[in-house]
Amino acid sequence: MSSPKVIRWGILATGVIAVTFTKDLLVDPTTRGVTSIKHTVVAAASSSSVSRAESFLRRVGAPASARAYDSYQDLIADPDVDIIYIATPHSHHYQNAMHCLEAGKNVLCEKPFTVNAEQARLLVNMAKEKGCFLMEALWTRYFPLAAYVREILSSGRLGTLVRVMTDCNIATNPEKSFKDGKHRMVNSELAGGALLDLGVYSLTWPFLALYDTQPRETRKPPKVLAAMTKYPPTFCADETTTMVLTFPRNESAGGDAHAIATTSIRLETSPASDPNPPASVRIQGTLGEIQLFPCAHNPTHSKLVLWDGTVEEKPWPQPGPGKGSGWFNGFGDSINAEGEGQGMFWEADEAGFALCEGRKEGKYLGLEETVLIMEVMDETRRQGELRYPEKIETTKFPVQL
Ligand SMILES: NC(=O)C1=CN([C@@H]2O[C@H](COP(=O)(O)OP(=O)(O)OC[C@H]3O[C@@H](n4cnc5c(N)ncnc54)[C@H](OP(=O)(O)O)[C@@H]3O)[C@@H](O)[C@H]2O)C=CC1
Ligand SMILES: O=C1OC[C@@H](O)[C@H](O)[C@H]1O
Repeated sequence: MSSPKVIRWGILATGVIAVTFTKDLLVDPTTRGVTSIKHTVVAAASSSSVSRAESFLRRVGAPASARAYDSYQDLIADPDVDIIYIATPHSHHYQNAMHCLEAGKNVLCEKPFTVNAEQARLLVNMAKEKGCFLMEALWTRYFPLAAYVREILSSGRLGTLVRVMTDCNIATNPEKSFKDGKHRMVNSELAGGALLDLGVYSLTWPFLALYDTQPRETRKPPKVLAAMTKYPPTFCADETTTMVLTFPRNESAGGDAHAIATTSIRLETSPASDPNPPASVRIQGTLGEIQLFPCAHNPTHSKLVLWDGTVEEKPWPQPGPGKGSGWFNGFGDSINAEGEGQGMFWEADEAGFALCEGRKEGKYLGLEETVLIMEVMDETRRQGELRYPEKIETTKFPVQL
């Protein structure tokens, strides 16, 4: 057996998700059956200080040789970095990713990919021009559970797909949790709001079910009807957004299919006190449906319910070395024992496989679809009259943010 190819990562920004992602990255891939690649962290950069980058590297357990930078540009210039993971707020993705691509670096960029579709298109063009790999870090697409859902859809067991309903929320009291309005969830300067942060997951499942299953040559973008309520203290970010999508399909494929995609920073999808929490995702066909629990961004339980009486429930625990008892979802399934990771390694593996195979985009969320989902969010914001400050909507590059 040949030795695994080592993927050398650079981590751009050191906030909350950078820590989770990088810890997951460093979980031994053989614990999830991956033997062809290994991940290592060769450097991290913090725009705040070198000591922040140093403590980040210690905290995530990076090799002692990993370099700490106090500038993103220095990280981008590091010749030992194969791929850069971008973990800045939404507002910064376009500028950060463009800097990386211009320098010929491969990129895995956190969701949402950019602030708007035009920025996304320009990144895709630059990646093509430079021959770089580029992928939106929509981790959910790479879960084994997502592979199972794709399998159920292609098996035909649900019959003709008719409708998808998805709901993705974080239950907060925003006035309390985000009191000063500076938090990235509500700050318009950082492209905050429910839609870009969480709505992107609500759109994930309709696209996976109703777009990816159609022939590439003939599939068409959905029509969008949107309603949006703004976060009251500032009215500069959306608090609750609802999208009704119509996916055009030929009569022979069952005619148009519908999706209702909802998101809110105030509401809860599965109230902890509810003994029978509702599904956050329902993919419905003429012969039955598949339901996912508890949340659309990180579902850990599936239920297939067919009209013939079949009910198949499955837990989707996060794998790994396994220590401690970790968290449990509402069904009593262990979803994350301490040290097992949070499921962010599957997207990292996909990026690693792509680098080995010479692919330039992710397998289960290609760049054309990433851009299209940004277009749907643009249209939703247009109907909801939500525009962010010009300096973060702009396609000008470089712009100092
Ligand atoms: N996949 C998932 O499950 C999740 C994804 N995310 C996504 O990850 C990204 C980052 O989110 P998260 O880690 O929660 O955010 P944080 O605010 O915790 O971290 C963002 C980091 O970006 C850097 N940064 C650079 N400029 C700014 C600025 N002007 N304001 C704030 N931070 C800045 C900072 O790092 P430094 O000082 O080191 O430069 C900061 O620590 C977002 O795109 C978000 O949607 C977030 C949570 C979960
Ligand atoms: O991507 C995300 O998923 C988990 C949420 O809690 C977080 O707010 C969001 O950014």
